[in-house]
Amino acid sequence: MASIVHKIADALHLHNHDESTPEAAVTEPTPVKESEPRDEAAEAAKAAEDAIIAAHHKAVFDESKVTVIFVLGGPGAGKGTQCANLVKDFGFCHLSAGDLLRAEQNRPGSQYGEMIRTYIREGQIVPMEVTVKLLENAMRDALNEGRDGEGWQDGRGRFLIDGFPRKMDQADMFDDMVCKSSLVLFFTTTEKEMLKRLLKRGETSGREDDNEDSIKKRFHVYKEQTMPVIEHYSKEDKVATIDATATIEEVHEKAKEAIAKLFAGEIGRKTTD
Ligand SMILES: Nc1ncnc2c1ncn2[C@@H]1O[C@H](COP(=O)(O)OP(=O)(O)OP(=O)(O)O)[C@@H](O)[C@H]1O
Ligand SMILES: O=c1ccn([C@@H]2O[C@H](COP(=O)(O)O)[C@@H](O)[C@H]2O)c(=O)[nH]1
Repeated sequence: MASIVHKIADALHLHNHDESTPEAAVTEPTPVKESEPRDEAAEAAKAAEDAIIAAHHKAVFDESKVTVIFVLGGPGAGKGTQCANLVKDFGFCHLSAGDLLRAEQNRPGSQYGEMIRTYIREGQIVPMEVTVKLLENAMRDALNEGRDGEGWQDGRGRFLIDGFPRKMDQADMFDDMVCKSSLVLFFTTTEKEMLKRLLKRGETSGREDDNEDSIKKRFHVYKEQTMPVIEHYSKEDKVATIDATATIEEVHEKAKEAIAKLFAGEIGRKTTD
């Protein structure tokens, strides 16, 4: 077990830099009695999360300067389409977790390539450490680019994080260790409509998961694992729900209104914008 944890932490450069206690960054799972069933994957994930907490101590980005909006909704609801429009309206940096994972999957020499391919084809959620690190790196790159325009002065930045968090562990890890999110834009429509849109997109997208078998698995994971994330943020009054059944332009108008309300301090968690 220790070797799995160390491998993850090593690969992501997460160990503490205190050479005298090299083991300190990695929490070993609590030993269990012989007779108790063990969930080794959960133990490894928890230990890796603890290692990351120990390495980071606090969130990487200043939540008073960086605005993070999560964009959620079922597969094919139109998240990517709407993000592209909102980038033009508000100068967001649009980061799609799925796109970042596909880029890592195809990066020559990536040690995660095959693992990511399998998870995506099966519609499963890639272990959070990989996705959170990819997002953190992409955010840092954008902030270091020295962008100009509204919301990007004096170390500030604004991000639409599309298709993330898909699972509660990712949500907690990102909010605690990368940056506290301000709002969730939640696009809803029927499964029938999403299936129709995805099968149409699959005619040209080249995506390995735009086929009926993968789509059904993605719907299942969405209901089981992502809906609890929406419920969690709803309890914090951070969800703006938008009916995505309408035309792209109508949905865009509603999404634009929600973002304007966030920046006006009427909904969500206000940053400095
Ligand atoms: N309001 C809409 N009406 C009709 N078609 C739409 C609408 N919004 C998006 N589409 C189309 O549906 C398909 C899926 O949209 P999009 O890629 O934006 O979804 P997504 O939620 O990002 O999907 P995924 O989660 O699979 O990445 C695309 O082909 C897009 O052009
Ligand atoms: O946080 C995430 C986001 C995505 N995935 C995997 O990628 C695919 C495709 O995601 P899209 O948002 O539809 O591009 C998704 O089904 C997951 O397998 C992930 O693991 N974690």
